[in-house]
Amino acid sequence: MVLLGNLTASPAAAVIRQAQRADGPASVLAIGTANPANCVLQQEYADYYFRVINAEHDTKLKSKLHRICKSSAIKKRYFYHTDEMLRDHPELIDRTLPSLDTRMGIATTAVPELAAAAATKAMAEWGRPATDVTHLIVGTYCGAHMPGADVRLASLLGLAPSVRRTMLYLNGCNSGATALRVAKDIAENNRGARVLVVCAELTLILLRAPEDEADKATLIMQALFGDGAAAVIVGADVNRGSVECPLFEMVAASQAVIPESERAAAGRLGEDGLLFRPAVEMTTLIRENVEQCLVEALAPLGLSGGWNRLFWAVHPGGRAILDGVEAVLRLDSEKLAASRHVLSEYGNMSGPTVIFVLDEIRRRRGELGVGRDGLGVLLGLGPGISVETIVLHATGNY
Ligand SMILES: CC(C)(COP(=O)(O)OP(=O)(O)OC[C@H]1O[C@@H](n2cnc3c(N)ncnc32)[C@H](O)[C@@H]1OP(=O)(O)O)[C@@H](O)C(=O)NCCC(=O)NCCSC(=O)CC(=O)O
Repeated sequence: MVLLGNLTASPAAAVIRQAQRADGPASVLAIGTANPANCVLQQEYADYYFRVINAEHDTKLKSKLHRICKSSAIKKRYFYHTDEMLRDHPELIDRTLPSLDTRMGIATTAVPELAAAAATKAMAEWGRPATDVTHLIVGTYCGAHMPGADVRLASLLGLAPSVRRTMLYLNGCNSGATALRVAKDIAENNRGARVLVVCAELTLILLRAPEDEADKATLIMQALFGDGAAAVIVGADVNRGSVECPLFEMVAASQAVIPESERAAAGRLGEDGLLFRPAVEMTTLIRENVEQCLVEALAPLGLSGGWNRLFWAVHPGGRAILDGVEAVLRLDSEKLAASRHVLSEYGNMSGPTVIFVLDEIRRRRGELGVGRDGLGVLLGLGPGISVETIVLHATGNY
C-alpha cells in the first residue's frame, strides 16, 4: 500500500489509472466546416431583412441597419432559412406570436444535418473509420432537445453506439473553444480516445423584427450573425506511420470570467425563440480585461507579453471587438487577418467561428504570422463574459 496523506492507494490501482492516460498532448487531427446554401451579400442585407419582415416602409431603421452593415467588415453571410420558410411561418417574424415550437421543430433535423456536413469533411481528412470515434461533443444555441442533436448526429455519421456523448447547449459564442478545451481533457485522460467536436448554429432561432424604433440591439444581432458548422477531431499519441496527422498540439487550456460582466452578453430562450442581446459595453469590457485574462492564463507557462511572437485565432464577435483586441495587445495587422477574413466571408457564426479561423490559419500559415516556434492562442469569447484561452503549437503538418 502507498500512503498519500490520509489517502491510501494500491499500487495496482495506480498502474491501472496510469495506463488509462495518454502519453502525449492532445492534438487537433482534422478540421471540417460547412454552411447552408442560402447566401446574402451584406450590402443587400438591409433590403433583404426589411423585405422579409414586411417593413419596407420603415426607411429610418432600414438606413440605420444599412449603415451598421456597411461598417461591419462583413461581405456575406449564409442562412438556412429561406424566403419560402419565412412566408410559411409568419410567427418567425412577428414577435407578438409564439414561435419557439416552429423554431425547435426546424432545428431538430437542420442542426444535426449541418453538423454532419462539417463532421463528414473532418472525418474524411482524418482518414479513419467513423466507428473509431470514441467521444462526441456537440455545441449549439439552436435548440434544447432530448435526446439532443448529438444522438441524431451520431446516427447520421454511423458512430458506434458506445460513443461517449457530451451536449453543450446555449454556451454562446465561446462554445467552440469550450468544446475544444473539454476534448483536450478527454483525449489526454483516456488513452486512445478520438474526440469528435462539432458546433452548429442557425440564426433561425434568433431571427426577429425590431421591437420599436429604439431597438438597436436587434439590428446589431441581425447585422452580424450567420449560420455555419465546424468540426474537429482531437486525439493524443498518434502512432508513427498512421494516417493521422497532428495539425496543432493543444498545449494548455483555461477559462476565466471578466468580473461584473454578467449582463454584458445575456440571452434567454422564450416563446419567441432565443433573445440574445450583447450590450454596447461588451466591446469595452473585452478591451479593458482581455490582456489581464491572457496574462493570468499564459504567465504560468512563461508566455506572457510579446504578443506578436504568437499566432492568434480570435473569435470575431464583431469588427469593433477585433479592433479592440488588436489595439490593446498592440498586435501587428496580419495577426488578426484570419479572424477578419472569416468575419468578412461568413459573419459571426457564434461557436463554430473560431474553428473556421483555425482552419484559415492552417491553410495560410506563411502569411498569417505563425512564428518560428509555432506557438499561438485560440481565444473564445462569449456570455459570462467568458474568455477561453487555448495555447496551441502549430506542427507544420498541413
Ligand atoms: C456592429 C458594429 C460593427 C457597428 O459599428 P459602427 O462603427 O457602425 O457603429 P457603432 O459601434 O457606433 O454602432 C452603431 C449604432 O448601434 C449602437 N450599438 C452598437 N452596439 C450596440 C449594442 N450591442 N446594443 C445596442 N446598440 C448598439 C451604437 O450605439 C450606435 O448607435 P447610434 O447610431 O444611435 O449612435 C460595431 O459596433 C461592433 O462590431 N460591435 C460589436 C458587436 C458585438 O457586441 N458583438 C458580440 C456579439 S456576441 C459574441 O460574439 C459572443 C457571445 O457573447 O456569445
